[in-house]
Amino acid sequence: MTSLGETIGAIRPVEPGPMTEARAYQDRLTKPSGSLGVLEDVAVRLAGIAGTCPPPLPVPAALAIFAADHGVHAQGVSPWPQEVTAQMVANFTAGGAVANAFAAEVGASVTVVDVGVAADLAPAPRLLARKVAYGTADLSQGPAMTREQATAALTAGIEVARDLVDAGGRCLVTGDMGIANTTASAALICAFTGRPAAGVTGRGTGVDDTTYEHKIEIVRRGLRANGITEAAAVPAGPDEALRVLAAVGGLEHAAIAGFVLGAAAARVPVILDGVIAGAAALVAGALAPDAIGYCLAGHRSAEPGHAVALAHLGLDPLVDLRLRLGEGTGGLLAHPLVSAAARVMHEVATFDSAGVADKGE
Ligand SMILES: Cc1cc2ncn([C@H]3O[C@H](COP(=O)(O)O)[C@@H](O)[C@H]3O)c2cc1C
Ligand SMILES: O=C(O)c1cccnc1
Repeated sequence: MTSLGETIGAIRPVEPGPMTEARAYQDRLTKPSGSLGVLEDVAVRLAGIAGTCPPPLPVPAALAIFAADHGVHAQGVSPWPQEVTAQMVANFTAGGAVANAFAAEVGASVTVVDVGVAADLAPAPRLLARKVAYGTADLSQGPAMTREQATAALTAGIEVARDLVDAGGRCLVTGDMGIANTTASAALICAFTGRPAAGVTGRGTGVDDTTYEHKIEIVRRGLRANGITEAAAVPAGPDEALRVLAAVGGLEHAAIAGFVLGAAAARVPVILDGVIAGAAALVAGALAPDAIGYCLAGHRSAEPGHAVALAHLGLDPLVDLRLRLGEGTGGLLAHPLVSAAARVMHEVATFDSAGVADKGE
């Protein structure tokens, strides 16, 4: 058992020394200075995360898909039935989802974690049974979770991160599955960024105009029901962050926040997927600000709240393919870029070693 407090206490800022060294080393490689653009920033950050220059290759990648259901589904915020969450878990464990195809493409392992699916799931290979509850309560009526439930889900995420690193994972990737979770994501992003509901709520799996207006209203109702003022101050301190997470978050948001904290404590990079991961990273950052240094934004999803969350965290997305799926799909596709950025630091010759003339002063 690894406690939340211990994990937060173990998180150190990324190391500036190896980052400076990495920046200088980039300039000695046989390419014009700065020519690898954002990939140079990624390599520098990987050096800070590992505390060494050159940074280790972030290979292999390990994806964890955290699955849970949402009481707010009863408000008609998603066109899909709640049973799809459990059915997709079976699809992941059978290897049939998009996340499985993308994981195979980039050589990532897939672990599925039941932190709150509203059904009893049959044991399956690659499925971890960490159910905290059979879904959350309806956030539009009051708190979605108790503090104890939120803490238990955070702890599950921490432990999954630790176990994947112990098993050899050198880059973690976040994934989610939970019908109606874009509603809880919007509520979390509102609460943690102080932005109004209309600017951060998206169409999720694809709601029509009428349902979209209703979804925004449900997000507003959720904030009000939990004493959170729309477009106002953001939670101050870890205690209030935990209260807000429990009030309007989902069990998978809590677990993904824990997963981020676990990666940071283990000094391993974690690639964030879409809007659900963005919302969870806001929670992780409010619990332990230094954890965000270990996060790389895999992509920017089509959900408007995702860009808001990333801007608040100061993270630039690596790719923008207009994905709006979740499961970890966008995070997985970014992994080869992160790996390529590190490989440059190991395999590219310097001007000196290759006998290539540097540009004149
Ligand atoms: C078949 C299917 C596969 C998915 N894989 C991820 N999601 C994504 O859609 C859901 C969130 O959207 P909303 O808030 O609109 O319900 C989450 O489960 C998310 O992971 C899926 C959704 C469906 C239907
Ligand atoms: O941004 C995402 O990851 C996303 C968008 C819509 C539905 N599910 C996930």
